[in-house]
Amino acid sequence: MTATLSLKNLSREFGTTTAVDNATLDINPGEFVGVIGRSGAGKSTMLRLINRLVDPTSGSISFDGVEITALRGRALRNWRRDCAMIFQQFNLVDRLDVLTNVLIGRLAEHGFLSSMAMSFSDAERTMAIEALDRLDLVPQALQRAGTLSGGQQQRVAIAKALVQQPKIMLADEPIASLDPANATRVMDGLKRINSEDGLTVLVNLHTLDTARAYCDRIIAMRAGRVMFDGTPNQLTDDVVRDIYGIEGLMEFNEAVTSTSARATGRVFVPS
Ligand SMILES: Nc1ncnc2c1ncn2[C@@H]1O[C@H](COP(=O)(O)OP(=O)(O)OP(=O)(O)O)[C@@H](O)[C@H]1O
Repeated sequence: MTATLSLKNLSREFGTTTAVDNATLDINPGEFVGVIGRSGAGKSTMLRLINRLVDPTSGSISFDGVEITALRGRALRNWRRDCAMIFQQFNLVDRLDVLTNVLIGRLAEHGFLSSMAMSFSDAERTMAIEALDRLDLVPQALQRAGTLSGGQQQRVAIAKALVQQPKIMLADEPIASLDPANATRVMDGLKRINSEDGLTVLVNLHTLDTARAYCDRIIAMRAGRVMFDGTPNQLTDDVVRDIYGIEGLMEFNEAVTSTSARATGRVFVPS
């Protein structure tokens, strides 16, 4: 089990836009948390703040008692290894084979020269094959990554993140460019790793139905603010209507037609 990730009064401004507005959250070890909200709500910025791709304007992020916003140099590189990040566009090297792409996830452990030479140990190769096996990709191990389907490429990206031996897995809209069948396999892969390894997963999602199907906990953002933080059951049609308004209800229509229970979740109304 790993530690709790705590965001406290976290904000990030870009000019006059407040992308993340005073977020205070604890992400507990082993949770599978979905972050939902319309385009521009601040979901990506929140994940980027956590792995320090962007710095906050104010507020704090801590993990296991360590102030993440203060990390520099090697400590910052170690943190980026500890919170592996998966992106919508996979971030693989198309011309390299799948196995090598996964092994690139180990480079943070290597010195400059062995990184340049891309020389990996037998133990690292075994680790990479095991990661590929968990994602049903061993038959593709020697295939060039660019020849795989989008869903396969995203599962390679998950395997690459796994060999980093992270403490938290961050995924920024990992299924946004995939068809439903591939999206399901990617989400199933993330869920399996979460339940088998107890790895904390924090995933940005566009659709409510996916968040409801996979997440233990859903955080809804609007205009940088956390508007809801609760279980999928608590995120009822009524809550969604409160959070997104009538246009939001239409935007998420396919998802909100399937539930009818009354709201019991916490809804934060912006001041
Ligand atoms: N580097 C940047 N420079 C300027 N503005 C930015 C930058 N990054 C994000 N923003 C702005 O911050 C707000 C939140 O953006 P963010 O990408 O976090 O939202 P999102 O919920 O992830 O949206 P999407 O679902 O479209 O990815 C938006 O108004 C966006 O234009």
